[in-house]
Amino acid sequence: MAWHPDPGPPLPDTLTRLRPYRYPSMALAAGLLLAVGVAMVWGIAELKRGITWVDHSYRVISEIDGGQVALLKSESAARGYRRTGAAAQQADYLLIVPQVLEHPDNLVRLTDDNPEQNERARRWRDLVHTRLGELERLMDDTQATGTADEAINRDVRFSRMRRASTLANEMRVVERKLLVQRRATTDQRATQLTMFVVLGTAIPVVLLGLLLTGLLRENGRARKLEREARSAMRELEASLAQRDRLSEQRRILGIYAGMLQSAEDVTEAFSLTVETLEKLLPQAGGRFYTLHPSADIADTAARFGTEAIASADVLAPNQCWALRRGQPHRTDDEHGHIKCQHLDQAVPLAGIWTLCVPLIAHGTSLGMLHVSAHERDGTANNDTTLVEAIAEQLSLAIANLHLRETLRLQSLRDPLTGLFNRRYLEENLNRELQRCARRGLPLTVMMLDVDHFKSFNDEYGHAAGDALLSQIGQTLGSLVREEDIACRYGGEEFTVVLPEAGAGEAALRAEGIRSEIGSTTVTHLRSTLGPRTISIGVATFPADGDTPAQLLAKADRALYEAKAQGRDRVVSA
Ligand SMILES: Nc1nc2c(ncn2[C@@H]2O[C@H](COP(=O)(O)OP(=O)(O)OP(=O)(O)O)[C@@H](O)[C@H]2O)c(=O)[nH]1
Repeated sequence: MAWHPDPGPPLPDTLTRLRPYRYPSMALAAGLLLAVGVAMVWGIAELKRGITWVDHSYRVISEIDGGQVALLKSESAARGYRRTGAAAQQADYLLIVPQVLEHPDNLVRLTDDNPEQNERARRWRDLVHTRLGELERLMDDTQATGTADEAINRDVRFSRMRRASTLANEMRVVERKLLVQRRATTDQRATQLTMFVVLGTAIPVVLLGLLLTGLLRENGRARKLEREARSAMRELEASLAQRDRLSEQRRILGIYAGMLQSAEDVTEAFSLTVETLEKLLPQAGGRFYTLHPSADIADTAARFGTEAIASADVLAPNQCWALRRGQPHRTDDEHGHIKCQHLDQAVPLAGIWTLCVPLIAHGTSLGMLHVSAHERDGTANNDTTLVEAIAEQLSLAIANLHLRETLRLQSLRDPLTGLFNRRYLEENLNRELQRCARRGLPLTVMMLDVDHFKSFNDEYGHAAGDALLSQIGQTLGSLVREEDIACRYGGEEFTVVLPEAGAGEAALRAEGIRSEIGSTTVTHLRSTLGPRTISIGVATFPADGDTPAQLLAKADRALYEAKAQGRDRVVSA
């Protein structure tokens, strides 16, 4: 299954359109920010220079104002001294003179950059110096003559003072104009710088904001795609693991089915199934029940794993929903908890998966397979399918084994007498003989023949003869031990093999058989027929031979001898 990542919601139009301009936009934003930085450095330097010029104008104006005030003060002090001759006035005058001289000097120096103003400042300085000289002379005259040239001096003085004042005002006006211009220039530059900085910052901020938004969205989409890819990878891994698990289960089931075909008997079939279930369902446990022929009780035939809930060793079919209904009965958190009576009633079924599957083949109920496990995520359905498949295979195998056993027994038994047939004798006599030979034990073969059976047949009919043979077979079967082999050798002739029985014991047993069969009658067509005597020939290993053929021949010869001696007797070889 190919995985196609979800492309996510489309980007908004603006961001989509901006995508090709991402790197140019970043370069533009960086360039603008750099330009803003450079502009700010340059603009601040320019502002500083402008402020310096504004400050310069203020200083020029201040020097003009200071010079004018100092000149007026000196004038006033000089005039006061001239009128009063007070030494304090003279001292004031002398104190103010340095300032009167300093301001024009400063002004000349400050207006170095402006030739016109500088020229005015120089003229103003000259006027101030001239006026100071006049004032000093006036003060000196006052000390000598008191009122000399006062009227003349007053006119000259006023005229000079007016010129100085006019010049100072002219300079102030010019400087104020310059001040206004410089402030306007500084303001304009500050405004331009502010606008440039605002625009130069805002544009990169907007660009970077858009880029950042796009980047965040793309990051979000990338993270989402990554999450989806991881989740798809996990699903893929889980599905691959599931596929591997299923294919391994199929492989195990295939091997199981193949081996089950070759199972010799039901016990082997159960043991194969136990092994397979323990491989397929290592977490589960359970057991197999087999129904008695009476079908009223089922016994535990085999167990596997560890049961999550205990089940009874023996149960009646009506204690199990599966046996009652003839179909699987499952309980778990999804399918409900209707509990079978053979399960431990004290244990709650919550969190436990149980499954009872009837073993049915060709419409015949053979038993039941019960499984239980603690529930795990998403495994119960698959486990149920597995158990049902195994139960089906096992049912068929058990039915086949039963059929095979029936056929085998039929092929080894004589249908008329129920005894083993001659083929069975030939297959087993040699084996028993070798076993006894290995262990140094004797073995006896008896040949039995019904006396004058032909006349019985002739007298009562062939069917009556069959009935008598059948009855003799049952009697003989009841007289031998489990390890003995009683078979119909052919016609009215029987053979009994007595492993580990010596000649003495065999003679006794033969006598008992002769006596018992010799008194056996049969009811046929409401008439009691018989009894008929029998003659027995006995041969014992090792004295009479050490091969089946030799022993059978010796026994047959002894039988012939018994017949010859008058029948109804036992003759040992
Ligand atoms: N009813 C019946 N008769 C059988 C069966 N097999 C063999 N016989 C008969 O058994 C008789 C055997 O007779 P014989 O072998 O002549 O010997 P006998 O009459 O038993 O006499 P002795 O063996 O000498 O005592 C024959 O008549 C067969 O037909 C059988 O399966 N059923």
